[in-house]
Amino acid sequence: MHRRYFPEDFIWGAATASYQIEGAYNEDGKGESIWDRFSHTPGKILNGDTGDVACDHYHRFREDVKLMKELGLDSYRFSISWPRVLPEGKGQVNEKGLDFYKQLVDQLLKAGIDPAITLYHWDLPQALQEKGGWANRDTAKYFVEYANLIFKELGDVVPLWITHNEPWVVSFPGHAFGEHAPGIKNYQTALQVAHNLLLSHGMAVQSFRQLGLPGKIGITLNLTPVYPFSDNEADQKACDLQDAFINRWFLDPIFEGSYPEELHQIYRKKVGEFIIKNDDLEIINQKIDFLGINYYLRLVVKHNPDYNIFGVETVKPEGREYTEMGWEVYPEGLYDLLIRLHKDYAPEALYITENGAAYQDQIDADGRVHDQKRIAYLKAHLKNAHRAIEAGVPVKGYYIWSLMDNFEWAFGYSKRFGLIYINYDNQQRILKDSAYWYRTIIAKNYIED
Ligand SMILES: OC[C@@H]1[C@@H](O)[C@H](O)[C@@H](O)c2[nH]c(CCc3ccccc3)c[n+]21
Repeated sequence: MHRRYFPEDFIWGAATASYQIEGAYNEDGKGESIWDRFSHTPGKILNGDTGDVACDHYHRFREDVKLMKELGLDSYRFSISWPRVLPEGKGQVNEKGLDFYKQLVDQLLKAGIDPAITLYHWDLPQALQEKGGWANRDTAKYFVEYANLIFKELGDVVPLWITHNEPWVVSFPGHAFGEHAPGIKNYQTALQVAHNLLLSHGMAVQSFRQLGLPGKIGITLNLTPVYPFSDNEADQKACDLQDAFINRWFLDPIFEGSYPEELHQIYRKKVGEFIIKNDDLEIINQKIDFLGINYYLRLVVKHNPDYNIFGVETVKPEGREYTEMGWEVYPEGLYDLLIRLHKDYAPEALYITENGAAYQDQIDADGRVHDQKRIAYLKAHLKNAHRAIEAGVPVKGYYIWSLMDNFEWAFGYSKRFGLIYINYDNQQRILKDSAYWYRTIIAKNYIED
């Protein structure tokens, strides 16, 4: 068996997000979020599930940090619920909410685990949504005020900061397709939201620099390599458009200070304008210390003039494996993506801030969860991350999505991504076989293939 050793200082982590695990949705002064509002709206979430209780992490965080320590994690990526610390989104601070995060960080540091904080993982204060939410440019300003509050409270002990999680998902599923909170279906609004999110990212990075904090700051994007169904020109063109739609629309402003011109023209013609102010792109194009990548799948596309405004249809290749989300298992796509990012954008450092899979997990007669498919998925992706590192790509760490089963947005609790199984009837935590497997990988710092 060939041993693939990872760099000595490689960071082994796991990730979660506030709305998906915390619960206590209206406790200790927390304000309403747009996901509280969305999940309480009939018909939005499978089985009428909500994040009201979720994994009850708000009350059980000490037990959960003990489990992270048992796994030997180097780092734990989590997000802060903006309305838990600023119930109205701005102004009055909720000290009990802030205190929760200070205690969580304190428990992590005591356990020898580096906190990695995502400032925004989709749970906008509802009070700000009432003022237009991310479609309102002022929200960028309120985001920086919120970020500064957290920077000042935790900036000297937290080494890794992520401004936003997946602005593409916030923009399009949230404001064009209506599948995510706030459930808007307006493409032009989605483009303005994408821009204001990027602007808020750049402004927060500037503020982080001005505070002279010791940590590193970046952004996490869902990046999906796109492949043409055939090598005919129309399919290749469709592939380039889909790549611009998902990947370059965010990568180009952040790393080059400009939007992809061809796609911008299509949007001007078929969707309409969105407001860009004079030095916005200069602000967005702030140097970042790392790029966070959420990788799950690839897309295969073909040209179909009737399909959507791009004339691009995604296809499902035959004979491939798919996860419970219907996403193709394509580990080579992680290698291809990392090589492309290194070549085209050359980020100073890269973290895989999410990678994982939902499979049908159940507790067997022996009380264990034998999630062999998840182990195979994770191992195959780690192998490809390792190939990229050997090719010179500066991948510094890997965070599994997710530490524990949790609220999977519109799918509710029906999809399980965790290394730790959650029994929602009694909040019992059960380490799946993949958790024990990951513990040995972390301990040995190599995989065998
Ligand atoms: O779906 C699993 C996880 C979510 O639970 C996380 O909150 C979120 O950060 C997250 N993003 C993705 C990728 C979403 C995506 C799929 C396909 C195409 C574009 C984006 C998968 N996940």
